Amino acid sequence: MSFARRVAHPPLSRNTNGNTNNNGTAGGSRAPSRPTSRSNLQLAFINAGVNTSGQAGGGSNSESSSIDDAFNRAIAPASPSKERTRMLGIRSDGVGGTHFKQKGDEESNIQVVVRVRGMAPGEAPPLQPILSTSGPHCSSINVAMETQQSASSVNVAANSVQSSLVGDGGNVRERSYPFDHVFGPEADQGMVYQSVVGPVLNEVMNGYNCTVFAYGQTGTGKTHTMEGDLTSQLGTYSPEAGIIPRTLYRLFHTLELSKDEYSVHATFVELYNEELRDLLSDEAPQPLGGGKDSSGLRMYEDKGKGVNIQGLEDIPMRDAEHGLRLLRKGSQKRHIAATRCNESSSRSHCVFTLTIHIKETTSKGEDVLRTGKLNLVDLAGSENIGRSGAENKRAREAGMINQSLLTLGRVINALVEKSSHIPYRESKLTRLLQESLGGRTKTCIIATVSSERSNMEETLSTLDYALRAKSIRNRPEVNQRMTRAALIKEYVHEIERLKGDLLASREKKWNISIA
Ligand SMILES: Nc1ncnc2c1ncn2[C@@H]1O[C@H](COP(=O)(O)OP(=O)(O)OP(=O)(O)O)[C@@H](O)[C@H]1O
Repeated sequence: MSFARRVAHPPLSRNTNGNTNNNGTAGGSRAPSRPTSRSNLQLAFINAGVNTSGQAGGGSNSESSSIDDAFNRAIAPASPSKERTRMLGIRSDGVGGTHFKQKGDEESNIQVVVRVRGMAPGEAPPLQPILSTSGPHCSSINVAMETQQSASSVNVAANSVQSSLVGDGGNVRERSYPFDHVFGPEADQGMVYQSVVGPVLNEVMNGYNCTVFAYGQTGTGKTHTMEGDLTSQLGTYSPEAGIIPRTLYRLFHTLELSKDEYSVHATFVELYNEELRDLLSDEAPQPLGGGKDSSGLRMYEDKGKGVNIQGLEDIPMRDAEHGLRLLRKGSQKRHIAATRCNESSSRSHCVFTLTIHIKETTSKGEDVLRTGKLNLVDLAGSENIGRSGAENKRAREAGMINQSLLTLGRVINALVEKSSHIPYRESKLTRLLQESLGGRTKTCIIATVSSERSNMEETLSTLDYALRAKSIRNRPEVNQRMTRAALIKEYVHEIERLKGDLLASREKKWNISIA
């Protein structure tokens, strides 16, 4: 999955040992103009003397200094404030989306972990719990449920969940669910972050695209796991903060400690009733047609580079605190409603994406950019409409949610069965997750389950779903480092594409007005 819709240049930051000024301008004395109707990139090219008809060196400077300047500008300046530009600059889809295999990039199963919902402060324990823990760190959890005619039980250990169904005749049907890790209800937010995202973040900084997504029944703690408490306390995240805020703080902490120059951008998009919405945009959605959603966003397949969203704001981040503010702002705009199962139930799927560029110098002294991307996905919950009490609008939402999750299930099945056709195109959700399921991304699924007896059916269904997903094989590939020459070529190509788009839309308007 990639959300190519770039936008501003990544702000280049440097640690205190570096020479970069506070603007983030790398070694250059000219700060770039803030974009108005033109993109940062065009301005960078014009300022650097690169004409946008495709020739570098169109100004009075020598060609090499123009290119140097363009390169520095492209990775350097960025006001931390929101900047909306056309899809230019270093794209979010991993520097043009070119990947390559490096040693150790073997095909591998996606990781699947299970989290059993814990109790919120002041919340009464489940009336009829089917789970009980055997140790403080959830190395083993036993689940037992008596039914009228039969007994069934589920055992949850550190890395497996077992269920046994005792039939009327006393026959025991056992099913074992091996997972990469199981978090019992006592597992706190820090434990989940450490085990799941700690290693993933290193991969991202090494230039891979990674995805972590939460899947499960409504009310089982997906948003709690991914976002949790989004307030900041004493300059850091709250103890109840989930994966995304913790990732922001850990990421910036690590980057600041390194000697490298870097930039971090974020996008935040929701998929509500099969319509995309930019959660970081201040613009009101408008009906546009032409395959675009009311927000003006358009999902398209960039050949060999994955699925991109055109029109998405890609915001340069100053620091973790700034990132947390963006996250809060986007999160507040998300479609949420009270249902019988969850008083703040997310009615949309949403994806928060961090794109990280790190500048490195090769042994030949050439500057290149290493790019990694982390998609953090909070899916809407699967919902039994009868039990959630959803009616009218809520029921339609739930229908759409269930429909897209069903398609996700079909994609998972097709991948596991190695079908020749994978129905990614049947829903926007599966298109969004295309690179993460069976693609070049390193992926981890967090399946959330409830320990309530009344949710047994959904719990077992989630476990089945997650177990199937565990057999999916991805082929992770590192994003290609980009040299300045390649970067310039990419920009020129992008400008040509945008010119074509502009011409086509002018011609369309002209044809409409004379018709
Ligand atoms: N591990 C946990 N510990 C404490 N409270 C939790 C935990 N998991 C979830 N909760 C609480 O349960 C409630 C529902 O959780 P949440 O909204 O995260 O569920 P969800 O799976 O995202 O649901 P939906 O699909 O309806 O959006 C929230 O009040 C949340 O704080």
